[in-house]
Amino acid sequence: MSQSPRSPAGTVDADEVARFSALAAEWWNPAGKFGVLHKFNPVRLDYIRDHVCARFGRDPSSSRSLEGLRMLDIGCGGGLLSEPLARLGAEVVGVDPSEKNIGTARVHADGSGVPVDYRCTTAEALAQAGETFDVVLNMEVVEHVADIGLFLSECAAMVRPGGLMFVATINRTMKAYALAIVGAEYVLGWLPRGTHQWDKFVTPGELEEHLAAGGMAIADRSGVVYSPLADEWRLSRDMDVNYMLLAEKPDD
Ligand SMILES: C[S@@+](CC[C@H](N)C(=O)[O-])C[C@H]1O[C@@H](n2cnc3c(N)ncnc32)[C@H](O)[C@@H]1O
Ligand SMILES: [Mg+2]
Repeated sequence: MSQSPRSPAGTVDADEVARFSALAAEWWNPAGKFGVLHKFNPVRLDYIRDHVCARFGRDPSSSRSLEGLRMLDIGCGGGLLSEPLARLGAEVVGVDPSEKNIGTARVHADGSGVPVDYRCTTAEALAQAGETFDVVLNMEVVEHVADIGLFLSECAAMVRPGGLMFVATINRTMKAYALAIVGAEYVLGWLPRGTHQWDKFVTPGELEEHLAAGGMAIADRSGVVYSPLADEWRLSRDMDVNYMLLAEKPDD
């Protein structure tokens, strides 16, 4: 049997997934190993909601502002974003290659009474099945995949014409090495050691090239920085470390 020309190896790096699976019980503990993601949640949820509402003509102040929009949260982990987006009315498909993560996500969503369609699968399998979405979220995932070009092209293929893709990741700068690896993993202990490899960080320019290759046009760029006084993350023009890109697929 011939191998798929699209994906002889696929997007999954088994060591990366094993690292997250080992921590699967920690997802919903705000003081645990994923505490930084909990801290990211207010700023990234506002960013996602506001841009999605602007694109699809919704009222961002409505409690069901995302009603009926089909959203893919790829690399959803324990569902820290899937759940609040589903509460706003989105039809969320949460996908992760880790069975353990999906198990944690399902148990939590059931306990909260929030409907999320969690699946243990990959971007390439979903794209192959012809799934499409109004919005695809890639939040803190691209720096953990085996083949970022393949991963983003499979994700872009699932965005409907007129739809959006969000990507949040870490820039490949010396400042990111100092803050996101030495600072966060070794000095402050915010993240387990070995969470990130500097050479898998990606510059905004590289990300934009991958997105453009997938037919996506950049619509917004924003840095995300930590404010120690407020103990919260905020949007910023500084994209040297953490940042988000928003891309849209032109209408047919
Ligand atoms: C840092 S966590 C981010 C979780 C979630 N997106 C959030 O921001 O709260 C990265 C997640 O990506 C998943 N992951 C790793 N490799 C992946 C791949 N090739 N495709 C999809 N998800 C992947 C991991 O299992 C993990 O749950
Ligand atoms: Mg990360």
